[in-house]
Amino acid sequence: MTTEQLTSHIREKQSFLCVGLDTDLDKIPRHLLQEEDPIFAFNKAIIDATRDYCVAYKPNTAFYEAYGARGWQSLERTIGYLNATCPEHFTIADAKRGDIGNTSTRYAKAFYEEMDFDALTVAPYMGRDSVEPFLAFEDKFVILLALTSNPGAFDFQTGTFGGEALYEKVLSASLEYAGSERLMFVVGATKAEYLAAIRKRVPDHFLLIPGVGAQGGSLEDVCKYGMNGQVGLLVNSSRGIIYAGNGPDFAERAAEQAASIREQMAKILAGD
Ligand SMILES: O=c1ccn([C@@H]2O[C@H](COP(=O)(O)O)[C@@H](O)[C@H]2O)c(=O)[nH]1
Repeated sequence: MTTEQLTSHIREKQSFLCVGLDTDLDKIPRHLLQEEDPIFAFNKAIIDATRDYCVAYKPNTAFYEAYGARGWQSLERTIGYLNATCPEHFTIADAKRGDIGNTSTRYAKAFYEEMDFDALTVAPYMGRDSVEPFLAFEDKFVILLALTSNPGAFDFQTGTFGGEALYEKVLSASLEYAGSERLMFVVGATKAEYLAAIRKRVPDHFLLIPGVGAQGGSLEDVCKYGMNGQVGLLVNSSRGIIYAGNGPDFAERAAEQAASIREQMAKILAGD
């Protein structure tokens, strides 16, 4: 997928919602536990119910890796289902990878080739040679952690490094990487007050914004400070959507939540 295709999908849907598939066997409705693959059964129902209201899906791989080989199979089934039934949706593996070059290439092969995700979250800590191998995969995106939504973001990311905050250094340095036109950046919705300055540094790149819903970030503030002329945002909500209900109607409850966020987004895009 290209940035232009993602932007035109956002315009068409009037939504820049990313639904997070953080599927936890302790939280899904009990009746699904009888299914052969309860995680996939849950995800399939959520995808079918929410696809009209969102433009992206983001499984966080921790929720799959936690179940070993079975969980990995559920993740493979989920990305297979997404690519087969809604290929226009942008798919993000939230795995926060990054290592020495040859290892990064193997991670990239796993998520971009074996599973065919559009994008992967990557930690920038190991520097240029750990990120560029991901960017070498054509038509695939790297979503680099810049300023994360958690309280611990203030431990290192806002500390200064050569006159800049570390997250600012991540933004400016990574724009020099080969393939940087396929970079996106993670900025937490809980850090919306930083977004205007971040936009000045990266006016054209997409920002993936987790932290609305369960973590308390404000969609209005994120849009006010983080949008660019092309929208340029993917706003993620995981628990707030997928666990909106816990009974037989869980997928309808999730759809209602996703529809309500999409409605707010459509109003914002219309300038209301
Ligand atoms: O800074 C970050 C980076 C990633 N995440 C991930 O996004 C979702 C958020 O889930 P909610 O249930 O909507 O809070 C989850 O997968 C996180 O690991 C983040 O929250 N913040």
